Amino acid sequence: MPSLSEVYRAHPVHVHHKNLDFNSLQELPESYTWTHLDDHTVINSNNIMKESNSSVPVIDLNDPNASKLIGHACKTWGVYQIVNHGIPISLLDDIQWVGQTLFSLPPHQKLKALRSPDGVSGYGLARISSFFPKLMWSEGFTIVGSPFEHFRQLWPQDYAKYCDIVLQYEETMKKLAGKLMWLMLDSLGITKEDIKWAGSKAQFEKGCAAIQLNSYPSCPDPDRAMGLAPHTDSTFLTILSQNDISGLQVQREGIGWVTVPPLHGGLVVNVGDLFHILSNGLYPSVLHRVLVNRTRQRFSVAYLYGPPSNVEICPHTKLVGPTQPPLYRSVTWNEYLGTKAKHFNKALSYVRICATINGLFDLNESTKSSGLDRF
Ligand SMILES: O=C(O)CCC(=O)C(=O)O
Ligand SMILES: [Fe+2]
Repeated sequence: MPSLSEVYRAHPVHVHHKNLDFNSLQELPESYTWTHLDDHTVINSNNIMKESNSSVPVIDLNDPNASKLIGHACKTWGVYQIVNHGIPISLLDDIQWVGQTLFSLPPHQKLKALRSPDGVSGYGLARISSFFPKLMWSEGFTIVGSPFEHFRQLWPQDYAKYCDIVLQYEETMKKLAGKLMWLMLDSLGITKEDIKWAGSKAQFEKGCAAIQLNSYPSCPDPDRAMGLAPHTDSTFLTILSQNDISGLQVQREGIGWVTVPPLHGGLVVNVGDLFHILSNGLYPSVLHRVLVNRTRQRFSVAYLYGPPSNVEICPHTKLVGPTQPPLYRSVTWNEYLGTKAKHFNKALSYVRICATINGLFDLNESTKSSGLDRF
């Protein structure tokens, strides 16, 4: 089975690492100026609208109804926040500290750990940058597998303490991701007997993951800049820890962009493209973006979780029937990442199928421009 790093290497995305010294820029350069930010009218669930249907649901994992609440949140929002998740605040603080320390290094030091052109791990601009004509006001560091080599470049003396935190974070988040998977599957009526590849202990031991550290420096002209452009994650689910600076927004159909307010100790969980496929379209993979701020630097840590790279993911048989035809063909994560690397936010439509009286056909083979494309 190919590792996640090999999968990414097989599907390179070419990003030109231009100027990453944000502190040296007193004005927003033309190359960072987004002209289509006319939809800045945003619902900030912190202060404008208080109705529950206008803010991302917050779910207490100790609530006996957690699975039901999560199901409702996934169906209506494709995203929710969790509290009482069992991850110690000290570990969340530690991983934020790794990100803050890393991004505070001088630019020439960070460039020692630059992501290679066909690699996934390391420092650099967001991989999605290649799909947009303008640059994003952010920098990232991706960890797949061991961070040892890169961390040794960044911190020759004390890399071990940073590695230890990452390993501990990975281990802890993997367990939480497995727990969330079952809560989400349970909300769809899918039981442990129904998912064979979850492993003998049904803990998704072979699931693959990446950790993405993000930094959004303060910006001289935030209204015309973009921290991270709109995208969906290619994962089953993503668990995000954000510091106390807002910036993350999710798109809610019929409402627009909604800010996900930082919640101390809380974690944001996004439905990703692969869970959308598994749920036969019942749970939308949430379109999200990040805006930036004039005075405060924002940090986030995303735990991107998916299946073993060569397991076939398809709409679950329990969610398919005469009145509910499968909306997607089966894909491995490996194959899906290749489709995403080529077609980005249109990738889902490339694995979509359509039922007709003549049976099923591959939507993309028949009608290249589909009205069914979500984005
Ligand atoms: O920084 C955030 O809040 C979101 C990050 C994100 O969407 C990602 O890393 O995929
Ligand atoms: Fe994301």
